[in-house]
Amino acid sequence: MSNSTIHATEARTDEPTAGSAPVLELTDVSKSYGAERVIEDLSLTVTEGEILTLLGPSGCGKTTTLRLIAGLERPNGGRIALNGAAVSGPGRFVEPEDRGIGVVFQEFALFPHLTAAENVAFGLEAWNADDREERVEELLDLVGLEAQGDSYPDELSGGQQQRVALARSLAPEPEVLLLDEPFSNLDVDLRVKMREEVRRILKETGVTAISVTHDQEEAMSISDRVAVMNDGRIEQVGNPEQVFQQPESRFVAGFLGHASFLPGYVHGGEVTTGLGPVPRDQINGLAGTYDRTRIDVLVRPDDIRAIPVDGEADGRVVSRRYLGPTVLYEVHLDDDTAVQCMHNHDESLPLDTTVRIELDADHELAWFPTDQRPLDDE
Ligand SMILES: Nc1ncnc2c1ncn2[C@@H]1O[C@H](COP(=O)(O)OP(=O)(O)OP(=O)(O)O)[C@@H](O)[C@H]1O
Repeated sequence: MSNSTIHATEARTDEPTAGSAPVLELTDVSKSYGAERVIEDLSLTVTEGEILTLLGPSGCGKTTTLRLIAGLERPNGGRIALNGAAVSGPGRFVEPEDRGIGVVFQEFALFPHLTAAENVAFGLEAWNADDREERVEELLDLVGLEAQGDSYPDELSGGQQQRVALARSLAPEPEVLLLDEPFSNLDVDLRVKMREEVRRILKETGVTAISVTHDQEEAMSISDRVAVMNDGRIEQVGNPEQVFQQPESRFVAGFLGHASFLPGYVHGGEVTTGLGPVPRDQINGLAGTYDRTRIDVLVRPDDIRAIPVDGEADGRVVSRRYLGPTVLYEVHLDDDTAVQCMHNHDESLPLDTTVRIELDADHELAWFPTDQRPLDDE
């Protein structure tokens, strides 16, 4: 990763994957409600058959972006194109029903007085009866509900209702499928199972899909690429590994899992930190011109281990949080900074334990600038 890409914090246009056709393109899209600008010059390209998730905290503008794509909101500026043709832009606005976009809503929105099969058939009224029947059968089969076609929504479990909602949205063969927090109405176990199931179904149909969530684990498990949003802008777009391991901003680093920022000073082949010297080549993109510079090194809990010691220590355990099979510790270092590390619960460390911190030499670390000016020797 080049250094210039690490630190871009403004909204960026991502590049479509080579060889795959862009299906949906948003260019400098903005949206305000009254004086409040909630989407700011947002640009994004989604390619054919891709599953992209808009991920970000509550209120960052995910649902508004989805509604702009669906045509349920009009942007104040910018352009939205489907298969190269503008559906929204200067002097042009295609109505939602004419966009060929399907939407799966959070609450599934099934018709309670219609059976599963009738719900799936709902958007196919223009089809002839034989084709419609065949399509409904095909879709119920795809979502594993071939035996439940005659059941009403209240006779189905939450997971089954979600499958019907998905089948109904996919039945008219949309160009793009939008999924608004699709798992939030399911209990935790079912949510995890349905993520895999929904990904399988989407991939089997080859539909281009955009999903919205504030749950980073869900985004990671369902998506080909994740667009991390903050305050109406996209901070980074990349595959799940990229956004987790090579975050381009502190916000992305902090939003996707536990992040500690360790102050460091680059000098020669090493970076001096509260954990001792870290080899400079263990830190991604730090080669070249950054000598005698203060930086913050991003440390994830799995990058380090805390070893209890009686003698010389790096710091002490100040908090511990049980997360089921693992425990998350916060260790205060002697230079007054803090790092988080994760151990299995059978390697328990009591509060106040003095520890030495061992950094895994095989883990490549990311970094962020604090002050780019060279300093005098310290
Ligand atoms: N119809 C509206 N009128 C006025 N403000 C709105 C409207 N819809 C959304 N907003 C505001 O726009 C901002 C973005 O809202 P949006 O629902 O897109 O966020 P979100 O990221 O989807 O949040 P959540 O995860 O909580 O659903 C918020 O500040 C919200 O209050």
